[in-house]
Amino acid sequence: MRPEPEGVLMRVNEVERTFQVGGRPLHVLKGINMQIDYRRLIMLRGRSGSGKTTLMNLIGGLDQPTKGEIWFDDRPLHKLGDTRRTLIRRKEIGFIFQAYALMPLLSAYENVELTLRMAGVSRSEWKTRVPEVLELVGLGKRMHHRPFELSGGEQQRVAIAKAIAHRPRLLLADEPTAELDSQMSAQIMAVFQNIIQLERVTICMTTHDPTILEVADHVYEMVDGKFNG
Ligand SMILES: Nc1ncnc2c1ncn2[C@@H]1O[C@H](COP(=O)(O)OP(=O)(O)OP(=O)(O)O)[C@@H](O)[C@H]1O
Repeated sequence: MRPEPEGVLMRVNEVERTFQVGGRPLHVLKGINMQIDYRRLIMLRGRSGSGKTTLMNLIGGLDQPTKGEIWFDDRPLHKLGDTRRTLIRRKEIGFIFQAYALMPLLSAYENVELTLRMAGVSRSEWKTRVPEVLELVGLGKRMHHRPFELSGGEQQRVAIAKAIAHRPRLLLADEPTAELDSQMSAQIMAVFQNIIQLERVTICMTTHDPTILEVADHVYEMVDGKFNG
């Protein structure tokens, strides 16, 4: 297990993101400031179109700000080129985004194995890490099922296992409970709390669901490209 880190994992300073749409600037993020400490559960809420996913893409190093700074573990993500950002993303960040969905023809086990392969983890580690992480999300008995043989909540747990298998510092989840009923959503949040404790991961997620906000350490509310309050 990694040593207990303390302090600030990520700092976002005065971040703006503008897209050119039809030759005109669209100001989506208009001066975002946030701080994410180690081993916290942070939630972003806000109406559809308020800019949550745009911010998550920046925090995850998938995109770069038009203005402002993003510091990840004391490294300036906003200044790094594609190659270095990709390396950080592969090794230190886990994603639960629609775009990183499960491979339908692979079992839960093989789906998790694939992430480790992509992250450059040595093959000898896969054998212990894959079952360990599937146990952790409560799927020890369903490892060899394929996605269509699992419930929505179980599929989401495979997605979590896949996202944390390479031991990222930061886990980013875009609407991880969107497709789930309230009981399954609560189970996913319990898994999140568990992995913060056991895997020492920090989680930042977006949600529209008011019932799960209470388990957050901090909630940022996005209104039209800025944080409220
Ligand atoms: N690459 C892009 N080019 C142009 N406009 C974009 C781009 N990405 C996002 N936008 C625009 O930015 C705004 C914010 O989008 P974003 O996806 O961040 O919102 P959101 O809060 O995540 O919404 P939802 O809750 O529906 O996912 C939208 O108006 C969207 O059309």
